[in-house]
Amino acid sequence: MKRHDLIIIGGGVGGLVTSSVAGQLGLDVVLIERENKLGGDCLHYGCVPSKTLIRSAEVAHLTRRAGDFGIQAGEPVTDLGAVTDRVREVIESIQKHDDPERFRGYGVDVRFGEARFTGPHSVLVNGTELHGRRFVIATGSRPAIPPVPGLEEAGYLTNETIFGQRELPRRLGVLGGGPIGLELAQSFARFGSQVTVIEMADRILPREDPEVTGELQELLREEGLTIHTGTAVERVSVENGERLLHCRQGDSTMTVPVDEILVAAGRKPNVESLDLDKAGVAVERAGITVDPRMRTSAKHIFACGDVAGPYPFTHMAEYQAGVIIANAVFRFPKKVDYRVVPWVTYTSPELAHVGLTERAARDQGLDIQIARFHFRDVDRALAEGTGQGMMKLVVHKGRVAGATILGPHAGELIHEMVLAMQARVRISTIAAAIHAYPTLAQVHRRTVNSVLSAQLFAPRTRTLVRWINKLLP
Ligand SMILES: Cc1cc2nc3c(=O)[nH]c(=O)nc-3n(C[C@H](O)[C@H](O)[C@H](O)COP(=O)(O)OP(=O)(O)OC[C@H]3O[C@@H](n4cnc5c(N)ncnc54)[C@H](O)[C@@H]3O)c2cc1C
Ligand SMILES: NC(=O)c1ccc[n+]([C@@H]2O[C@H](COP(=O)([O-])OP(=O)(O)OC[C@H]3O[C@@H](n4cnc5c(N)ncnc54)[C@H](O)[C@@H]3O)[C@@H](O)[C@H]2O)c1
Repeated sequence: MKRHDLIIIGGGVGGLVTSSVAGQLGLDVVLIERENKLGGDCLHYGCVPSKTLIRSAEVAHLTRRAGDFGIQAGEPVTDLGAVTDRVREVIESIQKHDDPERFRGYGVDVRFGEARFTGPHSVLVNGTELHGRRFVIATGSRPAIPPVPGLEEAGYLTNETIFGQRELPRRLGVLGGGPIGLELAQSFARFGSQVTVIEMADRILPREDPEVTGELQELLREEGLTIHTGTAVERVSVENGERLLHCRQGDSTMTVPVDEILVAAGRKPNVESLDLDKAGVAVERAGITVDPRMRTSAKHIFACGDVAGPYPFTHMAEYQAGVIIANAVFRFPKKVDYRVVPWVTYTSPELAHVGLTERAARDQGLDIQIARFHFRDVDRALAEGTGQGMMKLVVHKGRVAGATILGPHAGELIHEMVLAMQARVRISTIAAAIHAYPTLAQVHRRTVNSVLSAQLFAPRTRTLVRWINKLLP
């Protein structure tokens, strides 16, 4: 009986990173993917289509705002079919990197079919039983559909279907004010749909700092989105061809008529088809349980990415895959370190975050300083017409403990703070670094200086400066 070194289930980012590295290192690797293409959610139904769509929406928005820049242009007309074609083209050009032949060239045996465990060391795919010494489960997640009466009958879109739409809905109802809901809600509003977001929690993006989500919510409202927070959809009905969202907000009720519904109410791990009990792999509601070395309850089986959590991002699946390579291939006992994890919500303006929020730091009892700086005081942002938002910094013992940026290109800007945290750089070093003028990156120095200037201009320093200047010629 042939025993492969490593059998990897799932051809998304987690599975692709582990299989390409293990294959190139000479291990006997099998990669199993149930769709007929590699790339997973990120490439086909997630990051890539959403960011491509967002770019088209931005063009529509800029066209609408052209007058603000002294350029005459009419109201933009969205051809959603053409937008969808562009999304497809971008996916196809990136898909070339995920060509199965490329992986076969690394020595990986790529198989298409659904895998399920038949025992702790065996899986079944397309009727063939494969045996392995170690396994990686990287099967990702799918949309969680809330059990709202009438929703199934009314029909709805998810991230798996929305990027194939060719007709712009006149009215779009979005269930969920998380990253997926808001990125798509704003894009469709910019395309010209009337968009209503229904969020169950009392604010959008409940995991983010409330100071910046409040500002983002206001900006989205100014752009024409209707956002109902603290609101539950209790029932959906279809009357005269329109879908009606029957909602409750506290004691009051309302009905929102829409043409399409987008469900973006969270994710569910893809575990059901795996027969994990046959392999002795424990699973909870949030996903497969893993230890800090990404090992499941069966120590020769690893899991990474959305199926394991706790952070459902592409860069996290890639990071965790690296930890699995260390443990399963190099046999080095490496553990995950989640202290410096950035993430970005690609609304406009973008919202980027790393490390502790103010609330989390205070809950930990840390003696922190908070620094803020607004993009309305960043010259480049004004020149660009993007002076909304702010940077908020959590400083602990002279170092960055966390940062949140709501502003233009926040997803790019956050990485100076990522590096500062990773390298444990003092904020005085950030202040000392020359930042080119006029860049948006000046926001870092200016935010940090707002803490340091309090020390610089403190009475003690002023007295010292007076004495030095009296004593020295
Ligand atoms: C709309 C949207 C936008 C997003 N935007 C971003 C973003 O901007 N930035 C970011 O970092 N993250 C983003 N994400 C999240 C990101 O897509 C995921 O975190 C990432 O794809 C997780 O990678 P993965 O390898 O864990 O799973 P996936 O990429 O989902 O891959 C899992 C693969 O396993 C396969 N599979 C499942 N079960 C089986 C089985 N039994 N046998 C064989 N194969 C199986 C699936 O077909 C799939 O191809 C977004 C997600 C969505 C939905
Ligand atoms: N830019 C990015 O990195 C990016 C983009 C999209 C998605 N993602 C990842 O994918 C994950 C899933 O995104 P998501 O937005 O679907 O999930 P989410 O869990 O982040 O947000 C879902 C939102 O829906 C709300 N909700 C849940 N049930 C509801 C209901 N019945 N009615 C109304 N509101 C309801 C929740 O309160 C929550 O705010 C995210 O956690 C994120 O990490 C990342």
